This record gives sequence, C-alpha cells and structure tokens, in this order.
Amino acid sequence: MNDKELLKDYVRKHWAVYMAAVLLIIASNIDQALLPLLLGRFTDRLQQDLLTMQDVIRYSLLLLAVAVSYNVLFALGQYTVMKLGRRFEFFTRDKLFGKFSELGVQYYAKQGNGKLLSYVMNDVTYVREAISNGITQTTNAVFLLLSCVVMMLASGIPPLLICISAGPLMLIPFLVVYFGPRIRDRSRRVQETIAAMTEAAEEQLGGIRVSKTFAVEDITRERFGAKVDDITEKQLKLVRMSSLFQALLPFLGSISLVISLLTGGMMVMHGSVTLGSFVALILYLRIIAGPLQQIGNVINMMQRSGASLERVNKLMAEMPDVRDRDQAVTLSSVQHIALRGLTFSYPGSSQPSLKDLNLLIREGQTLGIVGRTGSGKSTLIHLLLRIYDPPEGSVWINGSDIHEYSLDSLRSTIAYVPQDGFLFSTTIRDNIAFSDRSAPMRHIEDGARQAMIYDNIIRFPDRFETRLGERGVTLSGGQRQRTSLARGLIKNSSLLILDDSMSAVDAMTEKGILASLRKMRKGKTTLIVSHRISAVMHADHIIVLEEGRMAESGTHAELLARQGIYAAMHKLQEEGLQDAADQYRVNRS
Ligand SMILES: Nc1ncnc2c1ncn2[C@@H]1O[C@H](COP(=O)(O)OP(=O)(O)OP(=O)(O)O)[C@@H](O)[C@H]1O
Repeated sequence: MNDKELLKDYVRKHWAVYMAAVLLIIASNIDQALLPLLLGRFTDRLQQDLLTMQDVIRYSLLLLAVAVSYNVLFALGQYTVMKLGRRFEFFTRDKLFGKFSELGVQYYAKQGNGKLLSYVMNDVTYVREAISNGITQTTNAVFLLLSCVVMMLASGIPPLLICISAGPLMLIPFLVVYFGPRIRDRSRRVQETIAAMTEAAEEQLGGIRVSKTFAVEDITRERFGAKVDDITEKQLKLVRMSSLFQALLPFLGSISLVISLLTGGMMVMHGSVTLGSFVALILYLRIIAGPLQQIGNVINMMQRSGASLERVNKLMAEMPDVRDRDQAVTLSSVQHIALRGLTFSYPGSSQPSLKDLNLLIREGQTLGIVGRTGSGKSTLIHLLLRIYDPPEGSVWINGSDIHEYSLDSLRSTIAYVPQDGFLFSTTIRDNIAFSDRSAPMRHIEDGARQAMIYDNIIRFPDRFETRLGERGVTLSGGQRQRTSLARGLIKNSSLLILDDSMSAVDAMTEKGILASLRKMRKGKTTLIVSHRISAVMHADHIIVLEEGRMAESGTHAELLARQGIYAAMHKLQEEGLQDAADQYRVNRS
C-alpha cells in the first residue's frame, strides 16, 4: 500500500458526496464575494446623489438574501464534509483493528500497546481533521480568493491597481514551499513522542501495583515526566514554526491593504478610479485576509495529518509474520501430530530454543511435557498453534504439514489454556463462553464444574453474570486460572493444550481437576505442560525437555525407573510435599 492509499481509497468511494460538498462551498464563496460589489455600487449611487429610498430597500434586501444564502450553502457544505470526516475516522479505526488482529506476536513484542493506541486515537483524529476542516477551508480559501479576483475585475477596479495591491500576496506560494515540509517534519516528531508517551503511560498504569509495593512512585513519575518534557520541547518547536508561518500570511494581507490604500487613494484623488471601486477594493482585500489566515491553518493541518497518514499507512502495510498459504485447507479435528527433527530459533536469536525433536502424539493420547524453566515447553506449544511458524516439514497434523492448514481453523480447532489466562472486563459467563457466545448455560456450568470454579462462582451474588473488573481483578489468581481453564474445557476440542494452566491452583484442587479431565478427555488428545510431576504422572506418555532437547521420555513408572532428570524432579517435589506435610503436622500438634 503506498503512502496515500488509505485516504485515496476512501475519497474514491465517496467522491460524489465530496463533489457535492465542494460545490456547495464554492457556491457560498461566490455568494460572499457579491457583498463588496453591491456595497461598491451602493457607494457610487450615494456619491452621485442618485440614491432613492427604493434603492436603499432594494440593496438591503439584496444584502440580506446574499447573507442568508451564503450561510445556508456554507452550512450544508460544511456539514457534509464533517460527516465524511467522521465516517473516515470510523472506517480507518475499523481497518486498524482488523490489522491489529492480523499481526503476529512478533510485531507486538516490538510495539507497546500504548504506541498502537496512539495510531487509533491521535493519528486517525488528525487525518479526520484534515479531511473535514481541511477540505472546507481549502475550498473556501481558494474559491473565495478566485471569486474576489473575478468580482474585483467585474466591479470595474482597474487590473493594474488589483495587481499592485495583491503583489505581496504573490509571496504566499514561496512561504508554503519553505514552511510546509518543515512543519510536517516537526509534526511527525511530535506524533512519535506522543506515541512514546502513551506507551509509557500504559506501562506505568499497568505496573502501578508493582510500583506501589516497591514504593518507587517518584521514580516512575520522574520517568513519565521526562517523556512529557520531551513532548513539550518538540511541541514548542512545532508551535514556533507554525505560528511564524500563520502570522506571516495575514501580515502580507495587511501590507497589501496599505499598498491599496496608498495607490487606490491617489487614484481616487486623480479621478481615475471611482470611490465605489475603491471601497469595493478595500472590502475585497479585507475579505481575502480571512482565507489567507485559513491557508496557514490548512497547511499546518495538512502537514500534521500528512505525517499521521504516513504513520497509519506504514502500519497498514505491515505484513503478519505468520499467515495463510494461498491454498490453505480447513482443519476440522486433530487426529495425530508428528514432530520430525523440529529445531526452532526465535527470530533474532542465535540459540535454538528447540533442538531436533522427534515425537508422535497419537489420537486420544494424554501427553505430559515437563522440564525446567526455559527448557522450551511453551515454545513447542506456540509452534503447534503457529503463534510462531515452525520450519517447513517439522510439524505434521493428520499427515499434512501444519502450514497446509488455515490459521483460523487450526486455532479454532485447538483448545488452548495458557498459564496467564487473560480475562476480559465482562461477565464470568461471557469469559467462559468466549469462543462461542451462544453456548447453552448447561455447557458453561459443566465447564465451570470441571475446572472446579463452579462453587466459587455461585457464591457471587450475580453468579455467572458477575462482571469482572479490568483483567478480572475481583478474582484471585487461582480463580482466574480456573475460569480460564473452564473457557478451554467447554470447547470440547479434539486437542486440548494446558500450558501450565494449574500453576496457581492448590494440590487438592489440581487433583480434582485432573480426575475430571481424565473422565471427560477419554479418546481425545490432551497435552499437559507443567512444572509439577503431579500434573503429568497419569499421562499416557511423558517427555522431559532440557535446554530444548528431549532428554527423556516414557511413562511415569519408566521415567522413575530411569533415575534421570524426571526422577530427580519427582524426588525434589515429593520431598517438598513431605516437608510441608511434616510442618503442617507440627503446627497442628
Ligand atoms: N519471544 C522470544 N524471543 C526470544 N527467545 C525466547 C522467546 N520466548 C522464549 N524464548 C527463549 O526460548 C527458551 C525457551 O523458552 P520457553 O518459554 O519455551 O520455556 P519454558 O520451558 O516454557 O519455560 P517456563 O517453564 O519458565 O515457562 C528460553 O531460553 C527463552 O529465553
């Protein structure tokens, strides 16, 4: 997508309405330019003693008609343009959100949420302003200037006098060429710092609890203050430049008024110009002062919105790192999965996070994946979901390379429960029925029971209709995790992946959840990633990852018998449990 495509697309779609709006504004300008002409003629009749009472009434009515029609035409034109601007705003925000959901995690890892919000809030607003006010003011300024020049000639003002008087105005294009790019450049820098500030604000607010518990509010305030200072400095540079530009334009208008007063006054004294023409000239130059001021506004606005449009178009041109192939097919259920020599490094990382994994996960199997922190467990899951793309030919589902399937079908077929189950600021019911808002209440309750959160939910006054605060602050960590687990369970998918999804749940509750999982997942494939041996010991097969390699694999009994990493982890955790049980007994006695 090239630089101006987003706007072009929109204008192309609505060109007829734009034309109508522009014509209305042009008509209003022509109307306004009639005023000095009428007043000039009125002055001439007055000077020549030809004015009758009838003339006074006629001129008054004419002026009233001009004023009313001007306002009606201009208001209609302005309303139409403003409406188009607002629609552009919605259209662009919609497109941006579409783009956000298309882009991969890699993009989000580089861009903070605040920066992305700044596109949606600030940049789009600036472009909309340029479309609404920019079109009105440009049309207004250009056509009012043209109409005034034509009317000046029509009202009998000598062309030489017009040329001399309007001479200073000829400098305007030079000013535009000089100031335009500079204002645009400074506007872009302001936009970038605003985006950085929004990002910082988002981060500070997100981490407010951590800041408070560490009592480092002063440091965070200072850091944020530095961003604000940066904006202020850049904003001031922009204001200095655009104010100078905006002041120079009316200054040229005033010079031209002075010149017309001097030359026009002398010509009236010599009788080469009538008093009416002179009055009309002065009025025209006064009317022109308005559009001159507007031209300054418009150029400032256009440069600022140009910088924003560039940023928005650049974002729209971003290609997602993970995308569908042209001939992608739909995956409707997962039967078996095969890893063949899977080696994977994160983009920009020199060390592979997974090394030469070979594995067959049969349909209906429960696979436990354990390993120390950083051993590659989540990476493997991310590749199965294609959050990152695995190398060609390394991950196979139902005998086809994973890249053959459409992303949408792959992800909607798999039920995935991450460790940090994000909850939205809506009801518990909506959070559980996230993938299917029309799921019957019975299913939602079943999911909650299996995740062992049902008893907690029904104790809330609004039960499943309880609204959660932002990110579910009204729930404890374990309750949040179990709500997110219920969300995964009600999908009843052919492949369920639990990525350390019971880490915040106590041992007794975990036991209950695992028992209900064994019952409900019979015949269906389940992957359980965990640090805890207790979560995987009943699995049909267990693999142990160590620095990205499959260090061990087998059943719980086989792995214990091997006396390797798994057995060591088991011993450590058992000892921990034993210690805790002993402590408990001592405390009670
Ligand atoms: N987005 C990323 N970019 C670069 N390296 C990454 C990224 N995510 C993870 N890694 C690295 O890949 C390796 C495996 O990480 P992974 O998150 O898969 O481990 P894990 O076994 O799930 O750990 P944990 O149990 O702590 O969640 C680690 O060395 C980690 O630093």
